[in-house]
Amino acid sequence: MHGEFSDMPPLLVLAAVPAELALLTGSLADRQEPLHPAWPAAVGRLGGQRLVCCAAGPGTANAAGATAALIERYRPSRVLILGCGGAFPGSGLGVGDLAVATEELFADLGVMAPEGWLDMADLGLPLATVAGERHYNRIPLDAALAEQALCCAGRQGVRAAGGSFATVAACSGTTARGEELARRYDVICENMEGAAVALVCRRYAIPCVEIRGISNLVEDRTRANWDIPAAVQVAQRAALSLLAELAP
Ligand SMILES: O=C(O)c1cccc(C(=O)CC[C@H]2O[C@@H](n3cnc4c(=O)[nH]cnc43)[C@H](O)[C@@H]2O)c1
Repeated sequence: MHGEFSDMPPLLVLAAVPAELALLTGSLADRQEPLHPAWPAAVGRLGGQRLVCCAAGPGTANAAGATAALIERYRPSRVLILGCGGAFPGSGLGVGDLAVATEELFADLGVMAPEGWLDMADLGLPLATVAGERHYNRIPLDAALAEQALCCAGRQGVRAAGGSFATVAACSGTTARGEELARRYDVICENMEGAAVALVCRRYAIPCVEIRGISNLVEDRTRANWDIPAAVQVAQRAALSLLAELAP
């Protein structure tokens, strides 16, 4: 490891599965895999900065655990969430397009009551209070980084959109459920981790950006229509372009 890089705060890149990081980890110079009992990460240099890359596993429990543990260990300056996701009806996105989050939502955290859906604000239960601000289901992301990611995608000629993302525990396997969530929260992309990473970053006051390639539409479950390889490629190519811009 070059001395000048070992002192620099790294950028933490989090994904659910290794395929969502393969292009990035394959591009790392001086790559090391320091032992960690729970969250093994690939550490190395890319375009003049240090990256810590971890495939933490699917779902919010893995995402929150890895984010907190790796922030404590590496003290990153920024966090990048990378992966694939489903495009909601009305988002205008298709398979192989790119989505950038302007905010994240815990979209199925609350109570399905006889009178209808009650979210965390209805229950009076903030997930976190940071600098006096209560965060219920909606978690902010870094606006400037999101804008920069969208500009990078535009320059690459990739079809991309920015908007709110929905993180769910129960994926929407029907068009009706997708329409319900899109109507309720005006979301463009469904995933299973983003809000958890965003919440932990908010608690640590670390800027966070989320980029997902669209692997599928949120519709009646049809696995034959999915393209995960195209989605992970488009997300990582956009990430590489953003990382090049962020290089010191
Ligand atoms: O088999 C299914 O019906 C099914 C439905 C949703 C997701 C999966 C996955 O295996 C992917 C999980 C993985 O990818 C992200 N992802 C991609 N598309 C979606 C989606 O439409 N809804 C929620 N998550 C999605 C997610 O972040 C996971 O990491 C299978």
